[in-house]
Amino acid sequence: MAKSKLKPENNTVIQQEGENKPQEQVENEHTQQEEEEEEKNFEELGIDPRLIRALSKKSIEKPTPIQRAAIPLILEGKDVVARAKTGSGKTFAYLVPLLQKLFSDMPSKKNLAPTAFILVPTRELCQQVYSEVMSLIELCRVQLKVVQLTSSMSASDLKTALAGPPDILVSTPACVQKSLSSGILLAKAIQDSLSVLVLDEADLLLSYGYEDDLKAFTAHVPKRCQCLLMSATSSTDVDKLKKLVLHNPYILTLPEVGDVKDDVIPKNVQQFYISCSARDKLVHILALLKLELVQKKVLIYTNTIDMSYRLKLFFEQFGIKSAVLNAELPQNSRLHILEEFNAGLFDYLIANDDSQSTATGKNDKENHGAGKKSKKHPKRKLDGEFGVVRGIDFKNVHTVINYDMPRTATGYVHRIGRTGRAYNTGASVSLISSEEMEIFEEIKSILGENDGEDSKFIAPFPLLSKNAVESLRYRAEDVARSVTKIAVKESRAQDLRNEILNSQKLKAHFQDNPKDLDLLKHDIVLSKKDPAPHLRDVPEYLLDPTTQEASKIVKLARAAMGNTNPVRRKGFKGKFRSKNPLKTFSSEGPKRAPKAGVKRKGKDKDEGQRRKKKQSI
Ligand SMILES: Nc1ncnc2c1ncn2[C@@H]1O[C@H](COP(=O)(O)OP(=O)(O)OP(=O)(O)O)[C@@H](O)[C@H]1O
Repeated sequence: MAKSKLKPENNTVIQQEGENKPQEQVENEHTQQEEEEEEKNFEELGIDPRLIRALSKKSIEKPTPIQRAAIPLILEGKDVVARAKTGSGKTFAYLVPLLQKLFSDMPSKKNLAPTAFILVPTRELCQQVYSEVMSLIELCRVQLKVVQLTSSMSASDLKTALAGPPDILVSTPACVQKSLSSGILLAKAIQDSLSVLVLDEADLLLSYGYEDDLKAFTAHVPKRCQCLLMSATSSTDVDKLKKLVLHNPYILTLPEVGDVKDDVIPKNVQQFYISCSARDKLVHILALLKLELVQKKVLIYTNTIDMSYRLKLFFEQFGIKSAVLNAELPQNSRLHILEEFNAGLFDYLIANDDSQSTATGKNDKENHGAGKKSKKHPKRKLDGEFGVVRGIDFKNVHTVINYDMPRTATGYVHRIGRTGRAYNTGASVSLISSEEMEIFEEIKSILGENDGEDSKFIAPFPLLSKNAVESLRYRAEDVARSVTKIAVKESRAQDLRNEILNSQKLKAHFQDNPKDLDLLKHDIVLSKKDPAPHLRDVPEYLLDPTTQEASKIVKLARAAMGNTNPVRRKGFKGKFRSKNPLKTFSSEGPKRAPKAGVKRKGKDKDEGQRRKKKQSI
């Protein structure tokens, strides 16, 4: 191994397959100080100035550890397996060097097939990767043709997309196989043209049922083709794929991808839990959102589609606007909901990541791969996952709430990985009922903790006091009663009708007028009943002073963070950490007694408030 080129940075372990050195030895070859000195920027990694400018326009100024490790190797033409935790920047780790290669080595005009294939497991990811490539290319002002293929495309659409041919193809393996078997893509053309193959979210590709498609496709991948395999976890499926397509690859492992303790959870996500009965979850989540005890944007996970709509209807009565995202909605709508949420058009998204509850019954790998996978790998923990969780880059999500606990520990890791991405910080709050204690213990055990022990990693949520919950109980229970099963069923059907209409009728129009998409709203009110005006705002008298203070602190923290990426403001991160309200605040109230006068005032006001509350409820 050429040591000068392969120094591990930020504890990244770099090994070439077949190399005998134990990992610890490779890790220990370099001290922390050496690593800090080696924190190269994009320029020092040899990145084209056009790409550096493009990244900078996206507020990306310095490479993440996996990017620092992978980019030079990929530029050198090596096969690479990159394993790094979720949200660590793996997409640019391969996209940036791939584009740079295509810039400097413009694909031959004689090519009859794309020069680079990027294969991903879901349509959502296809769209996401496609958008990232397109925006980089546009910002660099370089002429490269990129297309995405999805299984819903007709043969003539596929033909049109592949005519040219494009330089980069983003697709699922099933769709490539469809194009191959229908003669739209020719095996010989792939053998002659393909130079780079990327398998993104590699740990999911096989479990989504693409094994046969991949085997058929890789038979045509020429030996000289550079293969890159990106994955958030290590698994036997990744090893299988590695054997299928890579030749003597460099294996980059960020320590976070170990299989125990803090290694699996992004370190910049603070994890909290609230223990309550299943019935009380509604009043707890209402308190979290309505009293602004969590920072926006908020991504809320449920395990069933009905529960998502129940929550949406419940929130609507309190003037909280939210959108629902699930596998049942048409693809165009799903992508658009994601776009709007990422663009900040609404603050609360209720996502359902359980393929078991999608109830469409279609055998569509791109949408329902997880369902298919469960037949093949009945014991795999990823079984319950659906395409809107893994790999999807939700932008600026500050809080993930597990309204329902995920069914697997792996599901938990990936859900909370939707916040705290790259250099950002985030928090997760899990509402845990007694029926969900088993999965909570399982999650704790993957973090390396023993059964029944208090968790060192997942702390009780400190900002929500019993008083605050009780102050909202009457209203919450009253509204909850009005959100009946029939109301949920009707609004689910209504939403589906709306979205199908949006999706089909407007598709052609939006292709010509993309800006009109902004007019399409996904967070529209579904309740038939108008929300009662008195439920919109929580009157001050319902709030105890501790909760008011907690809410103020959360708002201040949010304001202090502003809209900019903290990484861009030097020294900010450290400051924020030390003042992080979630670390220092407790709903039990401040330890130090407030000044006498202040206390009296608070107490008097409190009593007055209680009197008023009695009168009004
Ligand atoms: N060097 C960087 N500095 C700051 N932000 C970055 C950097 N690189 C990537 N990002 C941002 O970090 C977020 C996460 O990146 P990305 O989606 O590539 O992560 P990932 O490792 O692929 O995660 P997952 O395994 O969940 O797919 C994205 O919003 C991306 O724009």
